[in-house]
Amino acid sequence: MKLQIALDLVDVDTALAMVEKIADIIDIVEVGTPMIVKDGVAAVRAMKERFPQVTVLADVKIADGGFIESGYAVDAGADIVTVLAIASDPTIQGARDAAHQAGKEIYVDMLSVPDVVARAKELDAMGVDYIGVHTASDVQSLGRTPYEELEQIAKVVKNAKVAAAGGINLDTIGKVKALGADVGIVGSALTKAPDLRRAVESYQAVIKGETK
Ligand SMILES: O=C(CO)[C@H](O)[C@H](O)COP(=O)(O)O
Repeated sequence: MKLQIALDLVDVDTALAMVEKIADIIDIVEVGTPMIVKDGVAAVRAMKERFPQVTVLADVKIADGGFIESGYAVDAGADIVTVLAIASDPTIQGARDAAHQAGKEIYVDMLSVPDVVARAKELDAMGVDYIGVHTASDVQSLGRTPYEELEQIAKVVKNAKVAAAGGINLDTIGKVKALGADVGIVGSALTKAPDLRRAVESYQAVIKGETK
């Protein structure tokens, strides 16, 4: 399983300084939606220019205009672009096509999908690269988690890689792997860690089975 750090609620310079500490031990760096809303895809461009060897995900969460918006993200240097599963099929297909034409990948975020199993099957048939369950930060305080949905979609997705996000921490990253995720996404539990490099090392040790 790969480890993705979600860089939310930080400015570009802070994000670059954080990645400087972990570029050699993190698998995927997510330029988070708040940063992109604030600074545009310039935030993605800054990340990729500074760390060309790192896989950069642009969390643009496309809802419409799939081909155009996905194209903006890949032009800025994104290796992976996100689109919402609740968007229309033509939007998702357009976002997929723009990413694939550039040799990049498309990630579909299942945020607020009512029937994740049915939608995951449809998305898998569309040839997307990642399908990720996601408990929104605004509902995590209600006690919601992504684990049950992860378990459900991991059983039915045959082609795409499966991911999970939303409140994942060091106590639960092992469960995310055990439930079948190809990518575990960790935001605030990492970005708020007092020693980011040591924290990423701890997560990677659990993922590699060196510690529990
Ligand atoms: O995409 C996101 C919010 O839309 C976050 O990046 C994702 O939820 C992970 O963050 P956290 O681990 O803090 O929940």
